[in-house]
Amino acid sequence: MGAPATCPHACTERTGVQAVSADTCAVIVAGGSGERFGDPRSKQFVELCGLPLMCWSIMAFDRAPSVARIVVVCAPDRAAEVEKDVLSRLSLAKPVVLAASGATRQDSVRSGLEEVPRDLDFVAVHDAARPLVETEQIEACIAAVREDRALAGAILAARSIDTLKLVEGETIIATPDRSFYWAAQTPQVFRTPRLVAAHRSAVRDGYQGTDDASLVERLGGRVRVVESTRDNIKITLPEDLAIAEATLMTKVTG
Ligand SMILES: Nc1ccn([C@@H]2O[C@H](COP(=O)(O)OP(=O)(O)OP(=O)(O)O)[C@@H](O)[C@H]2O)c(=O)n1
Ligand SMILES: C[C@](O)(CO)[C@H](O)COP(=O)(O)O
Repeated sequence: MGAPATCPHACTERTGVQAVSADTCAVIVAGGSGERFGDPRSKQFVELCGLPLMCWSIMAFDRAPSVARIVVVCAPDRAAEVEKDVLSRLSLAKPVVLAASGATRQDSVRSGLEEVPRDLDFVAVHDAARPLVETEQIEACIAAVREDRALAGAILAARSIDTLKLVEGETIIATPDRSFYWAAQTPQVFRTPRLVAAHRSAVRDGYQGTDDASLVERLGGRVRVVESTRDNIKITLPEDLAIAEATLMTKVTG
């Protein structure tokens, strides 16, 4: 076990965020098996700049003034490893609790929601596999929902920069106007009761979505995008790790 680590690239002064109430519970999902990444340790445990990958997103949420509590969702048989190799290596200011992951990402989020105190107004769901999220981006998503009562949620998303093709087999069917298309990222922040209701309804209807916003959208909830950069990548394939490492080093060294 190494020395306690604090984040080398951000601090409260640098985030420049105003004093806000700590009204948000983070749910960081780290229960996947990382099939596409292909490492037997699971990608959230591989080292990124000297720390297990999932440490970076936990630290970003820990620094966020709006976050009161962090729920880390992981496989039950890896809980001891999370305690020893992740949590005990970080000097965290916020309480952290563990929840058991499920068979799908959606199941894992639903399990994490059981640990969310209902007196916290907002839930911020985040992929442990997105280590480069910035505290400012987390705060921007929470503020977007907090400041607009008409919103059920807000998610980080990046504008499509490529020309998009709708393809059937190998045949192009259409070239849609890319200005309407954004790539969804996390965090995805919601009013707590809206996300809890959306997950309950998804179970009832047998609906599986690839993100949380889709569950809220299908109930008619208004969810907005908060523009992100492409830096906030999800580590999916082995080559993504080198990209994340280079991006993180650039942030640290300026
Ligand atoms: N049953 C699951 C599946 C995924 N996740 C988490 O959801 C995030 C996004 O999922 P993805 O990148 O697809 O991760 P994996 O499912 O691990 O990857 P793969 O699809 O390649 O197996 C990751 O932080 C992952 O750990 C989870 O908590 N529980
Ligand atoms: C939630 C998410 O990160 C949004 O981009 C994503 O959907 C996670 O899973 P994926 O199936 O690997 O896209």
